[in-house]
Amino acid sequence: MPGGHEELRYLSGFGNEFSSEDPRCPGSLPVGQNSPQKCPYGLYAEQLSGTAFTAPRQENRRSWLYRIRPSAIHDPFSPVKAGQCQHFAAVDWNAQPPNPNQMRWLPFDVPAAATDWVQGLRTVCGAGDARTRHGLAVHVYVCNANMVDKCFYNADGDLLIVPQQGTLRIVTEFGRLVVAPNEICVIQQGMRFSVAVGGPSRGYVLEVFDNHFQLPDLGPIGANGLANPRDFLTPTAWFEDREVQGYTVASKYQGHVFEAKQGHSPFDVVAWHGNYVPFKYDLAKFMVINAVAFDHADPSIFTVLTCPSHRPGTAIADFVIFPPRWSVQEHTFRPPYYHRNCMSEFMGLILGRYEAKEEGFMPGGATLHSMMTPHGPDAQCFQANTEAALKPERVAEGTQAFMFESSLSLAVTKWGEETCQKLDANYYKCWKSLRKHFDPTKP
Ligand SMILES: O=C(O)Cc1cc(O)ccc1O
Ligand SMILES: [Fe+2]
Repeated sequence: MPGGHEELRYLSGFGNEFSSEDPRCPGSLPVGQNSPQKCPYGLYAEQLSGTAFTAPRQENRRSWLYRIRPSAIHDPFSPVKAGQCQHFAAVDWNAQPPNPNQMRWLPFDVPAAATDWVQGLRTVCGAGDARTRHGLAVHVYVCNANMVDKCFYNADGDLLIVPQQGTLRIVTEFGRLVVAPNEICVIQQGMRFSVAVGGPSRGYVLEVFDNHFQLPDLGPIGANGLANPRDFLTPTAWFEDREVQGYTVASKYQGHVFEAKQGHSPFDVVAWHGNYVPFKYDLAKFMVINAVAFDHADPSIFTVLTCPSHRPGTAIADFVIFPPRWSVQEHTFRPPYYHRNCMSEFMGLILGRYEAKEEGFMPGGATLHSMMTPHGPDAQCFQANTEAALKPERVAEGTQAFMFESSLSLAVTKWGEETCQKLDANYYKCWKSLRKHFDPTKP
């Protein structure tokens, strides 16, 4: 990894106007204007827009990059060869017949053959369309090799990356990020990045087409809590001035993967400023709020980030976690309640076990409970928790489950249903042994 990632410095905050210069070139950021006739050090100025020019000020996102060469210098893009990235970015959600069943996947396999992060992306489910900028896709990645002289950008939307196994070392145009399991990062539309791994690596990706991720409103919680803005970390400027024969720029555009060649590293940004930036967040920093008297609070209380739709309070996708915490509710069935939801719930497990399903849902696996598909604790969980003494208890210790919850109805891909061969046909049985306890003589 060029330059290494040790002792990286980050900028703290969410949605800030940041600025950063690579310390090797002091004064590389123009002062008082964005487009000087000649930029310091002979750099080119380039704007990266993350919202319409005219978006309201509060939502407006853009950054100015001062780089050795403009991004426009590359050969034409062509579609990647058949066989590469074939399970990624299915655009036709109608390819499989709809399937409303409860779904659970065993951990997805990391291939034995050398596979880089982009080649290792597989699309599991999703809805909507990148062209009309409405919808989302859930992908997993399974890889073991570095992206060598290769970067990727997504023209279709933003990527929220959740490593489950293996630390990702990511070079972006804005600088370098190290993202370990139990951390997440967001790389937004158009940002070029390259991923290096230390061995077999696996994780989840939430792609949203509509909007950028925001922190949820806190309402009566007040000014602090859940994911606090200062715990979001943005990289500091870092560049390499590297001529490379046949550097590959891969992209996803309208749901298809393309590649173009260029003669230099795209990580040639010496300085930048703006509020359209990649960031990472350590899930251990989440300030957990929950019921402290009785009843089970809805999991929206654990929302880290949300990508809103135009309907108030209704997300294209929420990123929700189930972190270690105290459980203290009295006269309460404490695990998740049985429910049917007008939203779609895709869950993954980063570490440990999930409280509602002690068995079968494993780290690196997943579940999907689609719209109005009934689900809840398995028989074992129900039994144990209706009998348990309700003392204060640590729950989910050493574990981290998460949910991508969406107001859209998700289609599952052929890879998700068939090709991956991880769909657990026995999942429905975890509720079959729930017994009838009803006794009309005992109120
Ligand atoms: O289904 C799940 O396991 C996720 C979930 C957790 C919870 O505490 C309440 C509702 C819910 O959908
Ligand atoms: Fe649920």
